[in-house]
Amino acid sequence: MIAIEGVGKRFSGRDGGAVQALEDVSLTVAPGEFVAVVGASGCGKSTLLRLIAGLVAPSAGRVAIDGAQVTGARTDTAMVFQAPTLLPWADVLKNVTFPMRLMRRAGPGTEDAARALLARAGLAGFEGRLPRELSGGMQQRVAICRALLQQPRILLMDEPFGALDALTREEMSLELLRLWTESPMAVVFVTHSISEAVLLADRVIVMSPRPGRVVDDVAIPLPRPRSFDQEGLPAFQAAARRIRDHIFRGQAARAAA
Ligand SMILES: Nc1ncnc2c1ncn2[C@@H]1O[C@H](COP(=O)(O)OP(=O)(O)OP(=O)(O)O)[C@@H](O)[C@H]1O
Repeated sequence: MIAIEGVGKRFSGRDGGAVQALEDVSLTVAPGEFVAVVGASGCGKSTLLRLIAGLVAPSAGRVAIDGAQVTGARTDTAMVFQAPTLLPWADVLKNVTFPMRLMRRAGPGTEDAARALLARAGLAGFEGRLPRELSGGMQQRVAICRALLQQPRILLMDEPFGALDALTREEMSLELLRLWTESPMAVVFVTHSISEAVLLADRVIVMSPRPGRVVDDVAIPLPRPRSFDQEGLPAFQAAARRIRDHIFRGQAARAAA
């Protein structure tokens, strides 16, 4: 469904210098697959998501969805950014329904669906609040609800739980898995947490330090539904160790250079 073929991305700086963020990245994601991406800070994970979302264009190679080259934002793709990016003047319910209204996809059931999602995210009773009246973690949960309400075929998530406290993060991870099982969408999920990647994903893509390349593609053979109890299983630990080894090897190589 998503095909990334030999993609490179080079950014030109204002000072005339250039940054090679990604180099020769190839990767496919099947419909309904949950793929996590891990790698050192600055290795191009967010750039990879923005390329899939059509928010930036590759400098080399090609990104295609269902065989068609991605040339801009698509209505079947939703993205959750590291920061919640809510409309400050709109209440929680209006924020969650905003993209649906913008795309003229809002119908009679949209508000009810939004309220149901907010309730599942622990935000029942906050529908009429403004973003500034919520904590950072609550705002991020609103942003996640906003993406899920669109029932996207492709959900791109850039460290979506980074701003959440550990407990809420665990709850939201399992809730995301439940929602994904109910309406399967392809998910590409960027995280710094190896255990979060293994817990959630069918496959974990490991990237090298900048310029980011794919150094491993680790299948996670754990049964679903997933739970935190699985963290003790040998298959969980073997996958986590394999990913960690790649990341530390990359960091050690960078330190020695
Ligand atoms: N718009 C831009 N203009 C110039 N350089 C950019 C731009 N966006 C990203 N970069 C550079 O590209 C590299 C990769 O950035 P990116 O945000 O994709 O990394 P990341 O792996 O998501 O990092 P982190 O884990 O810290 O969020 C970095 O060196 C960054 O400075």
